[in-house]
Amino acid sequence: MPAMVVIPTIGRGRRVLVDQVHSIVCHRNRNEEEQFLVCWKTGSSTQTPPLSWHSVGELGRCLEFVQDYLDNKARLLMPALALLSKKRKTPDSDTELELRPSPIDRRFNSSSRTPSTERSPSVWSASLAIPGRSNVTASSPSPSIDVYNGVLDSKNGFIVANIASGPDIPEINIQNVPTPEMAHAARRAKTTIAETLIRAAYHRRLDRVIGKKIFLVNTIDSSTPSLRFRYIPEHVLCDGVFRVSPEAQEGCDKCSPHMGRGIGCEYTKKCRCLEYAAVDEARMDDEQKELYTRIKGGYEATTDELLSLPKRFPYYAEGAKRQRAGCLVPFYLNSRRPIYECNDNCKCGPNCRNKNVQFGRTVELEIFKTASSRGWGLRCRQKLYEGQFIDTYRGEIITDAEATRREEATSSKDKASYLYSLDKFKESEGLEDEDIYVVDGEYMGGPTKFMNHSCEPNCRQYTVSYNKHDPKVYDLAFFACRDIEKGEELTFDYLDKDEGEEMDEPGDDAIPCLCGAKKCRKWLWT
Ligand SMILES: C[S@@+](CC[C@H](N)C(=O)[O-])C[C@H]1O[C@@H](n2cnc3c(N)ncnc32)[C@H](O)[C@@H]1O
Repeated sequence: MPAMVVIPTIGRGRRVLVDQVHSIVCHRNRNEEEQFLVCWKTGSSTQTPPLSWHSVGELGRCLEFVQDYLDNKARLLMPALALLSKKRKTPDSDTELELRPSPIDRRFNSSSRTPSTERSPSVWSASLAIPGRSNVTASSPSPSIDVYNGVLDSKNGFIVANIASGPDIPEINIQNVPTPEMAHAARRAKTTIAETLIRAAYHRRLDRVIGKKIFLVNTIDSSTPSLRFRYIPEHVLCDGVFRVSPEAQEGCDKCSPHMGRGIGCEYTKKCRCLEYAAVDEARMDDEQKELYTRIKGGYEATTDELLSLPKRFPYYAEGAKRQRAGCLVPFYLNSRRPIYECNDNCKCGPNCRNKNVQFGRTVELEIFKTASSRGWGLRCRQKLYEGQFIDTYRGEIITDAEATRREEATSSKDKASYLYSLDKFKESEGLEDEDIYVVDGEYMGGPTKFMNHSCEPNCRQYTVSYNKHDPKVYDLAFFACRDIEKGEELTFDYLDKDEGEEMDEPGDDAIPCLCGAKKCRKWLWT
């Protein structure tokens, strides 16, 4: 009984089903149609996976595989082409490859890493290694590029792939696909329709994001950010990650929406959400100084004692200069002090001046392709004021062990990384490394995923907590650290070095910094 893979299709067209596709191996143009060679999954690793050509229209449900293929095209086709060029010199084989690197070649040569100061480059990229085949190498060319393993047929809305062999079934060794001829043809074949469909799919995804519109602009090349990315409004907690439940969240109970100026919380001494907020030492009297010294010496102060010390609300309240309302006050803006916002259990009401980041982004952003080999970047479509909130960095929250696993699963130092450690309270709470959670923004997150590093940045990232008793899960919020003109790229300092602080000597994994700032430290990280 020959092995068989049944590939369900959807509707009238033979739409391929995402979870049955393993990868795209090659492409070609036939009768003005862009076709891609799909490698299907099999039930077992010993079965030879079937291959079949499909028009790009049929691949609407798995465009991310087409995008993976286009992004990795140069690497996938290179070995086969190299062999072809040795055997048969053609005018456009080796010279064209060496002298004119495609955007894809450039992408592969450009450096990329994580915004976390803690972590090395990471995150697994969709592997295009075909099951049952160790590498894409070309040996004997196939008799024709039309030949593939298996027999594919459309029956009752299914594509049925017989992994069969017999005298009338031409066979090809999957180890040798793409054949040099396939690779050669692919090199010349256009992929414009596929690129257009991928771009349109990404636009549709952006249109579904809640809040102000996010735009996508690319005047540099035909690429689109990865479709393997889901826009999410808040963190997604993965296995082994726990947060203090919202019901157990303590709210402030002495505040009310209508105290004095009607701005919710008005007196720092009443707002219990500020219990652990930073003390404004400059405003302490002698008694407070004495208490504060004792606390720093290890004395466990009561909530009332902690609240008796001078604190500050993080944001300018309504009534301040129009462009300042809601912006961070200098006490927080010019420091790394964590921000404690009020929450749904507070008595201060929905319009409290101490609620901001939790309502999400209110500014229009634009993802754009940078002209300086830094991949995609982010800019704002309106003027921003110093201290204005932009958006949070969010994603899957994973354990430290899972972060390490994901880091180790990627071998390339040139791969962008999106891991960000939630280690703000590590020292103050005596947390061990393995207790720290990590945000992975590669596959899920928000537009801030595209914020690049600058040694002279215009944004800063701040810790924002809505639950003072949860030191492990909180928001990472970006604020403008100076006025930012409309259209200016939004950047932050991945290393957050203080002025004059030295960088380590660059090691093997060092990545050059391309921020172009006058005071550039030359390395993204060392
Ligand atoms: C969080 S991502 C930022 C978005 C990224 N440019 C993209 O296209 O997805 C971090 C990666 O961007 C690139 N990058 C950011 N800032 C850079 C800089 N100043 N110089 C060089 N590469 C940079 C690096 O590849 C880094 O690993």
